[in-house]
Amino acid sequence: METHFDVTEWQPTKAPEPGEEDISSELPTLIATLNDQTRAIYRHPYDPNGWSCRAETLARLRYPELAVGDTCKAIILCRTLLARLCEDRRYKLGYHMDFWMLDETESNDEEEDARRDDLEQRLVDLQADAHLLQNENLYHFPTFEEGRFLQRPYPWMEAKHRRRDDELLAEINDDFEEAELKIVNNFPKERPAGQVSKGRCCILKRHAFGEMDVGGNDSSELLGVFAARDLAQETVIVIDETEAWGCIGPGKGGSTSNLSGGAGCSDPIHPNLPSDDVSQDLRWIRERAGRYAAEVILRCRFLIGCIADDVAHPLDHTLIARLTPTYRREKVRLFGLEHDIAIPNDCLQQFGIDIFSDSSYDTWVLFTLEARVENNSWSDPLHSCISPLFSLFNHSCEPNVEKIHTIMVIRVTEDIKQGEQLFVDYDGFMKDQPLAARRKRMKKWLDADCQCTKCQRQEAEQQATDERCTCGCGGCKEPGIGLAEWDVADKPVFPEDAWTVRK
Ligand SMILES: C[S@@+](CC[C@H](N)C(=O)[O-])C[C@H]1O[C@@H](n2cnc3c(N)ncnc32)[C@H](O)[C@@H]1O
Repeated sequence: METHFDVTEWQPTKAPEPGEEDISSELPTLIATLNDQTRAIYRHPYDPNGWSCRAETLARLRYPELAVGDTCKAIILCRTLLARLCEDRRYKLGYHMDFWMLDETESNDEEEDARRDDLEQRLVDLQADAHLLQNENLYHFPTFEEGRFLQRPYPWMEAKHRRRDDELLAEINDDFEEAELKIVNNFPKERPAGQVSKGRCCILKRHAFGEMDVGGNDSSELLGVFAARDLAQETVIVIDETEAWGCIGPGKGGSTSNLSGGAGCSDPIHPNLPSDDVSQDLRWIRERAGRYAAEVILRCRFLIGCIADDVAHPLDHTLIARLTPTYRREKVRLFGLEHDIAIPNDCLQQFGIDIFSDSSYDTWVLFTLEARVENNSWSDPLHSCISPLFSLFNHSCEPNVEKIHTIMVIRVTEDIKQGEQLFVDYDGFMKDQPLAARRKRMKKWLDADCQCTKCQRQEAEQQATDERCTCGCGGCKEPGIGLAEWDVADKPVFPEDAWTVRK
């Protein structure tokens, strides 16, 4: 946020509301102020005033979730400073609240007392103002501490964090190679002894749906997994183990009913891993996050992974850099003060991150991570999980790949030729639904209409039917069935296709 960005890149996350003030003429000044205030925070990260001022600018720039994140930090700092002042009145606060000094000289100096009272009053006022600003940006306050926002890419995000470079693709393709070795070692029936592995099964490529941009997304950024060799039906192609998962946790008082009404996870060590030590206990998150526990823990696991791997920036981490978000144009969503801001920050602190001075874990990074994780996770009633290879498969309403085990064993469901794209089904309940219903549902994951062959084919059929209706001949034109350039398979005939042909 410290670097300048052009006003044309500004994409506010607050949805426009009727009668709202037009701030376009103010934008250049607001952007410059944001840059200056961010630099001031870098210089004096423990000064609550810095966070509070930037929160105001972020609110003006229409980023409610980030304004709430900054007010949160201002409030924590005020609370801590006030507690310290009350604890021992001999403490003096150093330059820009950056350090404390213990004044051991006995002084009854009235001037000193007045100075201290003044500081105390300023902190109380600052805390109250930060609370006010926070509540103004929480749409559902006071019933819930939730705000409304649109997920958007932040304009100050560095170019290298927006794209996946060839180096990353090569790294992921190495992971596919390793996945093949796991199959050789763990599935002796799959690759019988003596049979030399024919090399990796899958390869990640750009332009998954051809050279045309899809839904405004650059086609070179649309990745897809393709068959690296011919694959016979039921071949296991990937074992995708991961530690990035969260569980819903038990209900109140440890019951097996969780807060969303289903059976809770009562595994006593979850969501901790057997390798975690006592200081890494995450069970407090499932208590605090309630029905959001699985997703919140999953995101926290990513943050912990970045800390453990000591990456320069979380968005550099290979498991985060590979994930693509979906910024649905008009979809207004809710963010929660507790589960999107407070809990991840507390988790970062538990793992030794100074959330005030370490700008790589700023609130915008948490929301960027959230958008990516949300678009790529899969869940069952108890868990939410990211499998780093499975998440790269695109969706088709006539998939040729399925997962057969929750530890993520993936196999093909039909014979596949080398070079064909491999697809999973993002929603197992929808494939028999009509086109319009499927497309509506798929909007949850896709920026654009689903590009799979089945949807394209049915769209063409629908158009042809419409054309027949206008000329009134009852069928002068054959439905235009064309395979997309990225799909070379002969597709099976579906019951609904047969019905169309008979008709
Ligand atoms: C889980 S990721 C799959 C990998 C992704 N293509 C990538 O480049 O990283 C889901 C995203 O892939 C794209 N996608 C997947 N299936 C699609 C489909 N059938 N039609 C259009 N876009 C699709 C959408 O952008 C979606 O948000």
